[in-house]
Amino acid sequence: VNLSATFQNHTFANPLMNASGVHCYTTTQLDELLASSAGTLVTKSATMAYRQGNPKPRYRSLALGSINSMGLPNEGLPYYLDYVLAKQTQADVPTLFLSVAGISMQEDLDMLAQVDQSDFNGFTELNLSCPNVPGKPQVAYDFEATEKMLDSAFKLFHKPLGVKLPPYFDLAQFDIVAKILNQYPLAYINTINSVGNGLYIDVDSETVAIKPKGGFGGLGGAYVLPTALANVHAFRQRLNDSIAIIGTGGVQTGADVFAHILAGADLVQVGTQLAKDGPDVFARLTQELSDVMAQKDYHNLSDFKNNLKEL
Ligand SMILES: O=C(O)c1[nH]c(=O)[nH]c(=O)c1Cl
Repeated sequence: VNLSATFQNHTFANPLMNASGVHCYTTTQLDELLASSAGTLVTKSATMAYRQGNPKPRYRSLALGSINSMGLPNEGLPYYLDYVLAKQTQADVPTLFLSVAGISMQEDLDMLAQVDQSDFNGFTELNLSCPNVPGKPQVAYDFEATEKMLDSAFKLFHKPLGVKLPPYFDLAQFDIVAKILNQYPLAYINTINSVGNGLYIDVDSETVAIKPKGGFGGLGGAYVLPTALANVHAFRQRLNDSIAIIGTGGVQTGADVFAHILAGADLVQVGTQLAKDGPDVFARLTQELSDVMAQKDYHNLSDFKNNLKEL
């Protein structure tokens, strides 16, 4: 069984990587991802400067997934840009992903300009879907703002660019958003981000689970797998073939990775399960994916990618 994944003319040993925001805040964590069986990595979404983020507890692992309202804590763009620039010169390091999430459109543009002027040779991910900055609605739920953002971004950014999208829940919205995205030379979309503003309640203590926003936070894990698969498949059916898809959301097993690829994903990210199990999760998931493929007599990802059958 061959797990190698091609993605916009780059090849990875396998289709698995972390989701931004999980195990990717520090160079120590990022190095642990590189040392793991993951095919590549993405850095925590950066703002221009260091950001403390929301008060703790701001992440909780739950039986069926996770809830978070981190509030974009990060070391600042220079920290992550330095990391990927240093790593990309080393042999045996795969093409890397750098995530940016400005608090404003201007901050996004300033960061994209800085990356564009650098020697970074990997993929830049513009996060349009952070649900946890109080007072800042998700850009990607505002279709006009999304169009304006992408217009401005592609005027100044000349390297491969992807966007991180929130989940959509309405077929008409898939049509509208895909129509907007197809206007741009995007390298990829990454779908989904956490399902925004869920509320976990602990009945014994009669309290919420996290401190920020009265307990409201983005959901991940098993809770969101069907939503993630729907968004991957809906966009695969609507986007130009030139736009690749990273599938994110709800991956716990190799079968879940298989399902994301069957739905049309070219790469697959792991968040909540990585937070629970640590980087060893990638050794398990690659083995399980390989086992599922072998049982079905598939030898390459292309044997079943985007091959979901209807009834
Ligand atoms: O609160 C966060 O930092 C956060 N949390 C998420 O679940 N998705 C995001 O894109 C971000 Cl930026």
